[in-house]
Amino acid sequence: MEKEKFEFQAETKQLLNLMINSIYTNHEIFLRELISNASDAIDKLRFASLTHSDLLEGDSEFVIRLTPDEKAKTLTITDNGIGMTKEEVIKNIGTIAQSGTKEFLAKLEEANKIAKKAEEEAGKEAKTDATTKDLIGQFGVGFYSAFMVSDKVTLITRKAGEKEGWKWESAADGTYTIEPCEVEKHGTSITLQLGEAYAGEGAEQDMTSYWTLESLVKKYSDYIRYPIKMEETTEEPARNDKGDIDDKLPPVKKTEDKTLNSQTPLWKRNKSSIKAEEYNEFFKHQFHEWEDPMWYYHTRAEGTVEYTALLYIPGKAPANLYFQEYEPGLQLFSRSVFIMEKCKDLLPDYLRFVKGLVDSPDLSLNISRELLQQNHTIKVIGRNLEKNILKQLADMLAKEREKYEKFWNEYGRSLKAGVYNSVYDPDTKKDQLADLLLFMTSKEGKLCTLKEYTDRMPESQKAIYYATGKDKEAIEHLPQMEAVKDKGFEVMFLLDPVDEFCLEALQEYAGKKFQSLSRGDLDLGDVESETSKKETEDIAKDNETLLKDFKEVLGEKVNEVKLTNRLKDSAVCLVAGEYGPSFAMEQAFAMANAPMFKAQRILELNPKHKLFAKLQEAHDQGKDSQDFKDFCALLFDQALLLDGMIPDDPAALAQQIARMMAK
Ligand SMILES: Nc1ncnc2c1ncn2[C@@H]1O[C@H](COP(=O)(O)OP(=O)(O)OP(=O)(O)O)[C@@H](O)[C@H]1O
Repeated sequence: MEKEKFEFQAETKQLLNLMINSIYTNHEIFLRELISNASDAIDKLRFASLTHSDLLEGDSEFVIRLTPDEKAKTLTITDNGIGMTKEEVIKNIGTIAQSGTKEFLAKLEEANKIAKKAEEEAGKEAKTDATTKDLIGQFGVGFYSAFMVSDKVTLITRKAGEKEGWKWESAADGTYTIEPCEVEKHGTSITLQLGEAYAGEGAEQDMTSYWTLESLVKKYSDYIRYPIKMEETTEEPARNDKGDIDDKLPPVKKTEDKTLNSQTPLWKRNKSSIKAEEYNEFFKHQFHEWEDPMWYYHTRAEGTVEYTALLYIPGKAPANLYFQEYEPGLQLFSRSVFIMEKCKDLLPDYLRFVKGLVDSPDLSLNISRELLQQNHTIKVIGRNLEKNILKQLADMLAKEREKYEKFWNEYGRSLKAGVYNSVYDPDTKKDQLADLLLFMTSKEGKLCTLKEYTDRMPESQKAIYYATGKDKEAIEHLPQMEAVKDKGFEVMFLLDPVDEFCLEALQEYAGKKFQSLSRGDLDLGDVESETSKKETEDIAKDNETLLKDFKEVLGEKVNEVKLTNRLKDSAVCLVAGEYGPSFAMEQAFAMANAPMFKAQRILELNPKHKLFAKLQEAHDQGKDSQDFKDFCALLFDQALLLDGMIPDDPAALAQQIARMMAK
């Protein structure tokens, strides 16, 4: 078969350009990336050989080998892993399938556009470089990082169990070639033709030097489970026949095969011997992450079930965390042998953001996915880990507030969803989760816990008040805030659509009920409120016909029109009925394609407002008079606007305003 030439996919070209132009400064990580790939490939073969031992072709001694060639200025990384077929080479190496990398490129483009625009506007030097570096820091680019140090990359591979081998080559000029070739052993070898700066004496970093390579392996890949080997050639002074050193004789060269890494899986080592950087490096290697985690937790248990777990919370929540395509789960091992990539039966769904691994000798290597859910060991480990994670988070909240708030901003939504889930799953640790919730409040504009809120509640306050809205400002301006603020009560701001569902599920905290400012009657629970409530009831009795006629004018738009004592300076507000969803919930349902869940709309009027007297005057002209109808419609639209909703018929609204103004 002839050599075939292919074009890289557009996105791959883009990525390659970035690599060649070496925008990213940390070039040495290419070795970690290639070693990781080699280790993954061996993992795959090791796993496949559990059921098909013939795939090993009699070679069960797994090894990753580095072969530098000083003269040729090349470095070859070889593994005896699973290898690739021609189709796999094209699919894996020629195209970018990873959604993360695509997302990276899209963001990069966007950042470049913004930077360019800013540069044009300010007439300053471009910030593009810095932005790009920041972004590259967030995403892994795997195999392509080889081009940061090489002018040409040659990959030779043969899939275990197949006869045909393949040679892939690219000088990163937008194309690559593939041709068949003889490959004796299954696996992959990647030869880098190193650039000027990376080989030979005087190089910025000589990637053909034993010392450089050894230190890079120690730094980034020490815990790789398979030996990373390299030949070391040393020179010893020659000795004469008597065994004495003789300077006149040429030195004796000695070549030894050395293993560069310690190979102990990090999680098997003693906690006290592991540095924070090692935990961080391991996280990036093992879970294909690019940034340091914000939290890690290493634990060993020796009870009825024995296990070691190493858990992490990534520094940033992935963009697709709440989408179906996101696959949560921990890696499973048994005595350091890999069983499964994503076991999602260990942790409850609300902890989907936790990454990590569990190694337990009590797990069978051949456990099937179907049986996992009922597996006793899995259940025990999962329950313990959930308990530990919640305890650790509570500790973080108590001792490292700033760190916890950062965590909350990334993952708070998951915990809220966990509380909501307690409606369906009584096993959910609702109370512990409630203690971990944070909300912005009207006091100080800071995040606060429910405990902090209830601890500082004045004696006279009977409920935990909250309001929903798109942002803090919108809530601050709600007419419903007036009376509560007047009393000096603190109000929790619910800015996320899931917030209200979460509080619904909790119902109360520390014996105090949650009370929405925009739902049902607002009982501020004090003597003053009682008196004013009575007064309002009396006025309502006197205006029974007016309220009935008002409702008639608005028709289906509202369920009820009534008087209220919850307003101070505003004339009107719209609230939802006590039972059934709130407006915010209605919107969330509509977004989730369930528009049948509608809130009851209750229009409340402030009888002490000047406009109420005007409304009475208009009503005196008759319930069918234009003035009364305009008044009703305008008050309703005002209430809608105050609640952040758009009136149905802006043209009618404009006419009504015009008629009123012309008076
Ligand atoms: N040494 C190898 N042996 C077998 N397959 C390999 C090897 N190196 C790369 N591959 C294949 O090529 C794919 C792409 O590799 P690449 O390093 O670009 O991304 P990745 O490993 O999937 O993700 P990451 O960005 O985390 O490294 C791998 O998923 C794997 O299927």
